[in-house]
Amino acid sequence: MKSSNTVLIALFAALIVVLSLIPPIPLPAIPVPVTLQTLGAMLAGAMLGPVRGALACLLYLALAAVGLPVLPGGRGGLGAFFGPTGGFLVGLVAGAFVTGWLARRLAGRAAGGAARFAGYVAACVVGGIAVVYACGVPWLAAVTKMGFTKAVLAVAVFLPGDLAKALVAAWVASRVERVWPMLGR
Ligand SMILES: O=C(O)CCCC[C@@H]1SC[C@@H]2NC(=O)N[C@@H]21
Repeated sequence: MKSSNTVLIALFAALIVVLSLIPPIPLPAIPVPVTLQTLGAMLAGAMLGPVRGALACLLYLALAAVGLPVLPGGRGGLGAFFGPTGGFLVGLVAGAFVTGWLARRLAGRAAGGAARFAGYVAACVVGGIAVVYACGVPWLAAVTKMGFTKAVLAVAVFLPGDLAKALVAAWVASRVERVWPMLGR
């Protein structure tokens, strides 16, 4: 792998750490807080593409797994992966990959700024929300034994915030692409 790619992967892993350290918002009904991790995964996928975006998330998770306090609330260690939010953590890698894959197809081929922005939004919504939830919800349901339907209803509370993050990530990615078109290649 080229050293510039290694640097970009490390930079985006660091960005996800910084976003994670912004204090999480705990919720009364479920043991899953509001965090900015999905914003980091969307940015990594949309701006670096599928492979490097997923690798940035994987590096972030590796730092957490070895015990560094990089998860929201200053948590770290393997135990986090076996708790109620473990599926969301794993989902960040898959989410960044799908975001990047779709971004290349939808935004990369779009003619015009509005179409490109719409392509990024769609990529972030599918990858950064649908895929992350698809990994996180069954895991949450299994670990808490709350049942799948209840878990689906419970995580709906995150949708408005995560949709806002998708808009922010899409806006940033489309602006950066204008000045640095090779970043995503
Ligand atoms: O640090 C962890 O243990 C993972 C937290 C996962 C939070 C999930 S990600 C999708 C959804 N959107 C949020 O803002 N919070 C949850």
